[in-house]
Amino acid sequence: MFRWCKFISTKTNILLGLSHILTLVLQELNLLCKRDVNGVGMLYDLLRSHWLQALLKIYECLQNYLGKRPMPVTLQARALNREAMLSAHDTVAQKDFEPTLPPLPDNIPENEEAMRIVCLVKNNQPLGATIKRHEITGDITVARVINGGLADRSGLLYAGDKLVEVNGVPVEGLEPEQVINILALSQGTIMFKLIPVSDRPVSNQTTLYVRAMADYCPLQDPAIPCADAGLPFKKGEILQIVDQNDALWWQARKVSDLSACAGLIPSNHLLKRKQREFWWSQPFQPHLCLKSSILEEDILGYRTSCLHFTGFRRSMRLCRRKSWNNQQSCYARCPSSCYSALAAPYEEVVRYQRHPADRNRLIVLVGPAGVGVNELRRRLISSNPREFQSAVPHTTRVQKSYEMNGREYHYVSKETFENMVYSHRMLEYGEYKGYLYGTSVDAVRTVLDEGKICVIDLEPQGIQIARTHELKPYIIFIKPSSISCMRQTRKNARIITDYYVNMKFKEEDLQEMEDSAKKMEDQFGQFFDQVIVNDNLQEASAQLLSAVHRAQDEPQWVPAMWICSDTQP
Ligand SMILES: Nc1ncnc2c1ncn2[C@@H]1O[C@H](COP(=O)(O)OP(=O)(O)OP(=O)(O)O)[C@@H](O)[C@H]1O
Repeated sequence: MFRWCKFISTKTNILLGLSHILTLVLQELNLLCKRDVNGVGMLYDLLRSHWLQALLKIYECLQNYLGKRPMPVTLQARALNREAMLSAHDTVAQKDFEPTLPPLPDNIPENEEAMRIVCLVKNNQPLGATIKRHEITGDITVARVINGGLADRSGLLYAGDKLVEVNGVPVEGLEPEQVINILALSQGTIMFKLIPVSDRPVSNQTTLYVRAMADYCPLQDPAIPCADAGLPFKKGEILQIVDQNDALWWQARKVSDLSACAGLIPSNHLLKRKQREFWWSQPFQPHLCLKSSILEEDILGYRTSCLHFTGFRRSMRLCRRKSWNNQQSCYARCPSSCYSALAAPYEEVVRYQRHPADRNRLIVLVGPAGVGVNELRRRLISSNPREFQSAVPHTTRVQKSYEMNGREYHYVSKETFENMVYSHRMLEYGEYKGYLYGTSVDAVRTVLDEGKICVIDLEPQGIQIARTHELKPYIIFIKPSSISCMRQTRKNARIITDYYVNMKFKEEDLQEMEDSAKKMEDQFGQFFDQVIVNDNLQEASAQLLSAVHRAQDEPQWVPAMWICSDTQP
């Protein structure tokens, strides 16, 4: 060893080259190896290794680089990397880094429950979980974890977990409200000590979309387990149901805001019960339209350049109005269907896009008398009679000399008409001056079969009859603007009453229109696919045209039974 050091120290001039030095060292070592000196063999192998050779070469290159211009060192570096990395890997792999744990004590009881510490950081958002007290044991447990909420996203809390401590405070013996108080007062990190639920429910929920058929306000519902976690909704809104594990309280979010955390809504069963109680406490109140009396029938069908527009007949409109006032005909003949619609709190819906080869969807306009339903419909049809058409109504009255069967009306016998009613082929019908008038499914089908878009107006009670797999109606509610606006816009407008053909709007007509519209929305708003406020006539007409095209060309939410089964109504 002494000889080497001396040798090296005398040759430290770097210009001689480290490789050269190494060669000399190896020669020396080779001699020692032959003499079988202890440990020299290993040192000899080490110094002869390729990676050391490569390292020295790089070192030399770098020295040269410092003195001269840069030289490529890639090849040498590659050699170094591969060998060095493998060597480092082997060294690390052979080491044991596991901490040494102390042995378990012998006296642990076999039924000891595993405790878990869960820390959640609460930053101005609710925890997204509700708690309850077990009726028998008195334990405070997690009742539900709200889908998409803080607790759910953490993946650390589950329904059924038993709380032991919250922020170091033992919860045993506390009321749920007291625990909620601790949580409400906590800022930042909340620490739960809990015993995890033993059999965590496996989530096999399928997402369901429904149309709400009733309004719901959690803050006014004393039965909801946690009003703050409730999801308020209005009839007609589309909800995405994400959890139905609880028979009474489901979790849902609105499709208009799918990024929001879910909220609690009453289950189908629960809402049905609530709704039934409400329904029986609210007797049916028909809206009062203009009072009926006798009048000569008159044709109000508009004629433009020899085109006959059907379905605008005055007697038909008056008879419909009478039916609405008297709660006869349509309403009387379908109490069960109207009731069942109101009794079904949620209607399952799916996204439907009409195939271009399919028949057009029926367009149904609904609105209070005088709001402008016929004006808007007439304008739509006149804008393109090849595309839009109304359905020709049926009547039992005698055909007049200037009329043509199938143009103004389909003239049928009373017996035929009644047969059509009994076989559910009438969308709506009524009696006026001893004659029956009605709009039939056949008349609508005739228009649709011609590839046209059929546009009809119905009293709201007729909506349920029209809502079939075959017709797939798109319901547009024509809503009056405010009375003050109508005073301006309806200055020159004329209404049809039973007394006068063209009468100016009186103040009470406007008021009645507003009241009637409100009642229609209250009772049938869930069926409206679109609401158009008829303030400015041009704008309302344009909105109607685009809504009608949207109904045919864009995906819409429709009852699932229209799509899922060909045999369903
Ligand atoms: N936005 C509007 N601005 C001004 N006038 C309007 C507007 N909408 C409708 N009108 C006029 O109001 C009157 C009543 O309209 P329309 O006959 O269409 O009512 P309706 O809803 O069909 O009711 P009914 O079936 O009882 O006649 C018509 O003179 C119509 O031109």
